[in-house]
Amino acid sequence: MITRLNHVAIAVPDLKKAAAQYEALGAKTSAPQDLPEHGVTVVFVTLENTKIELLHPLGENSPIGKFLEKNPAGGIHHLCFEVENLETASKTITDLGARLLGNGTPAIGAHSKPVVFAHPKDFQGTLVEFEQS
Ligand SMILES: CC[C@H](C(=O)O)C(=O)SCCNC(=O)CCNC(=O)[C@H](O)C(C)(C)COP(=O)(O)OP(=O)(O)OC[C@H]1O[C@@H](n2cnc3c(N)ncnc32)[C@H](O)[C@@H]1OP(=O)(O)O
Ligand SMILES: [Co+2]
Repeated sequence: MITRLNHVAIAVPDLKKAAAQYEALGAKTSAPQDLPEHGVTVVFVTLENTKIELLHPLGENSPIGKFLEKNPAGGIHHLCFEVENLETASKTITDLGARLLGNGTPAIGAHSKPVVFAHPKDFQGTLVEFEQS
């Protein structure tokens, strides 16, 4: 059911500076992409075995904005795992007693795939995103 780690998302106060650090280490980075529906600007850092998703707030009500208020230097924001069947995984998550954000209605994520998020307070204090593989 759960397969790969698709990405580790890091909220950053300075997207250009964060991307430059990974580039200096030889990683391939994408151009910044605005995702207004998610309230973020994202740069993907592509590694051999996974991706880093560098996130910066976009717009007033960005979920990243509040996170950066609490963590001004930035920090790991969420993990994203791929699942073979998002509907089955969503049912398992709720059967385990974890809330799904946005009442569990999948959104279309940055890879144009359906995604859901489990509430961090119900998942070992970690915000976890599940993406349909
Ligand atoms: C989908 C596009 C792209 C992709 O990869 O495809 C992305 O991933 S975009 C990512 C941005 N979108 C989201 O994060 C959507 C899901 N997030 C949310 O709905 C909120 O951020 C939420 C509900 C996790 C937190 O909302 P808010 O910050 O308004 O609530 P609180 O500050 O009151 O937090 C409640 C409670 O949770 C703790 N918290 C908040 N964020 C995180 C986090 N990233 N990791 C761990 N814990 C987190 C916060 O500290 C509060 O705990 P408390 O003990 O009550 O202080
Ligand atoms: Co993500």
